[in-house]
Amino acid sequence: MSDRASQIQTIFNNIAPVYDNLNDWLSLGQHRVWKLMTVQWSQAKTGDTCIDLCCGSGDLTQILARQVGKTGQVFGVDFSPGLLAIAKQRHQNHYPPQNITWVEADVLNLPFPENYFDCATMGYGLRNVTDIPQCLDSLYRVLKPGATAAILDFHRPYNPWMQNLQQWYLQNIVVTAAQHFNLTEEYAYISPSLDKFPQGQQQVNLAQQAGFSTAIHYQIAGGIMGVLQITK
Ligand SMILES: C/C(=C\Cc1cc(O)c2ccccc2c1O)CCC[C@H](C)CCC[C@H](C)CCCC(C)C
Ligand SMILES: C[S@@+](CC[C@H](N)C(=O)[O-])C[C@H]1O[C@@H](n2cnc3c(N)ncnc32)[C@H](O)[C@@H]1O
Repeated sequence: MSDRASQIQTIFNNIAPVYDNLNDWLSLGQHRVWKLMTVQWSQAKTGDTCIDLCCGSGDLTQILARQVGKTGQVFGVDFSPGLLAIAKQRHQNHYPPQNITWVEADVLNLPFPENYFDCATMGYGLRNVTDIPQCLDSLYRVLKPGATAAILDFHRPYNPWMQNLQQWYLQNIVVTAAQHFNLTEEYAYISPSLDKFPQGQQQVNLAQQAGFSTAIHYQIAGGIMGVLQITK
């Protein structure tokens, strides 16, 4: 693994104990709605075999598992042992039981056969991987022809007012909240990572270059978030 990838892994291991609570507070619970929308856009259906890339503490994975039902199967993949431990614990306590397998792996080299999955989701992962084209190639390989993936992440709004507001919120509210947990640097990383992240149309272009036959980017929450929907 590259030095950059291990730095990212360390960030997520460090924030694991507070990650879920801070997401609820900072988004006023909205991240749950955005994750529900992502599962809808992935077109997951009963009985499907699906993958949730960069699953973290596993809340999107669980929404996906609910959608595919007990005849379906979901794999949650992440390289942070800290967040995966929380995902496993939450899964163990879930009733009714859900058909989820947790896999500690790098999404740039997914350890699954070609053409294996009916659908995929990814929440706040694509901006954090060290090589977006490689991640899209890796995802493309494991999806069945015709399968759809939905990728949720932050997005820089085109409206300058919204952009300033988003920047202010990330630099002041988010970082100030994180200071209380000694996680200033970890949360201060979100804003520069978003500056480097491709905008909607650029994401569409990258998906097409990876071979996806259709790619649409939807802006949500006033353009501060986005979902890239891609079909193999
Ligand atoms: C779901 C959220 C964060 C996920 C997340 C993603 C990352 O890449 C991280 C990297 C490093 C550390 C932590 C994370 C991380 O937690 C929470 C999203 C909260 C947002 C700041 C969205 C806030 C929306 C508000 C409801 C409305 C604010 C409007 C704004 C002023 C335009
Ligand atoms: C912001 S968290 C998102 C977690 C969860 N999907 C969510 O929506 O809350 C980003 C996740 O991406 C994971 N990640 C980043 N790069 C990765 C890689 N190359 N392979 C596997 N996981 C990776 C991190 O460990 C972290 O759990």
